Amino acid sequence: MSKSPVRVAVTGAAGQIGYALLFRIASGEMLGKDQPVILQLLEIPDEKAQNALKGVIMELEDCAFPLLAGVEAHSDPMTAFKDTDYALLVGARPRGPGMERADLLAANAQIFTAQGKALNAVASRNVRVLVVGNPANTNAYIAMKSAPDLPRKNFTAMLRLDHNRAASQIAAKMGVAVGDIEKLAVWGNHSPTMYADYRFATVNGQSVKDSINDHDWNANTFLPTVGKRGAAIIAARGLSSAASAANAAIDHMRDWALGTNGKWVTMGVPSNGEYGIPKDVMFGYPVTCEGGEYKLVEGLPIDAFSQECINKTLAELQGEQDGVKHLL
Ligand SMILES: NC(=O)C1=CN([C@@H]2O[C@H](COP(=O)(O)OP(=O)(O)OC[C@H]3O[C@@H](n4cnc5c(N)ncnc54)[C@H](O)[C@@H]3O)[C@@H](O)[C@H]2O)C=CC1
Ligand SMILES: O=C([O-])CC(=O)C(=O)O
Repeated sequence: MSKSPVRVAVTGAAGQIGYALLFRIASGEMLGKDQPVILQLLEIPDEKAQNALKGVIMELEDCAFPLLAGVEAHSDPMTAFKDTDYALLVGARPRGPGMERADLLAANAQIFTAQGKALNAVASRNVRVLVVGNPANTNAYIAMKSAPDLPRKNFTAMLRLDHNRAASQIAAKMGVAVGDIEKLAVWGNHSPTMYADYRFATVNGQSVKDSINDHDWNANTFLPTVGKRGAAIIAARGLSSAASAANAAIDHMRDWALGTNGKWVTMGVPSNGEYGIPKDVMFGYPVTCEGGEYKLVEGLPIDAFSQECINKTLAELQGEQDGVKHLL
């Protein structure tokens, strides 16, 4: 018997990530090739944005995706999020050349308070939320805090792009296939302070750390390259990463919904105190997924260098959280 459609809300649907994302959701790459979807697309109530959204919808229609059971255009989160099972919160103000994420905090806090409240009011009681719009961790924290009737654990932030970037750098350094890398972790904030940690990683059972055996490369090449990759792409393209961000969003949601078969992936999730991170901080952790739920990988040893990196990214996140306290 064919499955009944699920509702997927996407905000910022006429933006550049939206354009790289929607067609893949509609083709079944996110929730499976047997899962029909209804897209509930949100854009700002502005004529240009709504017109652009109309154009994107025309193209979605013209793809004749068998799994696309409906597409709706919205300008109000209260209708866009109605009964939604999945919500990808992409819409936000993107960072331009020279801007840091902190500059975006205030502008975006308003957006995510309103959207959290709308999810709380009208979404499915088990809606799974992924925040992509930057600063992603803090925006996810704001949305979670604005939705007290929904499960905290269902609010997540996107660290998967950092995870994929780290995997790709390691594969290039070692001359191995990126798909063979297991047990990679990215801790903390989606920002240059993130800590991509390959101490536990393996390639075909062999330790990545032992193979690379170069602390200087780790601290002075690998971590800055992964951390500043977004800025490097903005400098090169004049626009922020879109296709790779959309790809990471697909990876995040697919793994959450369909499972990882024991493979570690990175998700930004609200802490319950694991690894000494205060409760509720939206922190990148290694997780595995099964049966539609994620589970933190616990009990990993944290050495002095790693602790220092984790403290730094945590301090940044707590600073961001303090900056929005008065809005919550
Ligand atoms: N977490 C991550 O790894 C990454 C996050 N990003 C972030 O994703 C966000 C989107 O990036 P792009 O698609 O490149 O930007 P974009 O500017 O091309 O598109 C954003 C869209 O969101 C819409 N929008 C703005 N406020 C909205 C609201 N309140 N409700 C609904 N729609 C709204 C805009 O009208 C625009 O169409 C940015 O914040 C960017 O920094 C980008 C790459 C990676
Ligand atoms: O850096 C940015 O503004 C976009 C982003 O989050 C990334 O590419 O990681």
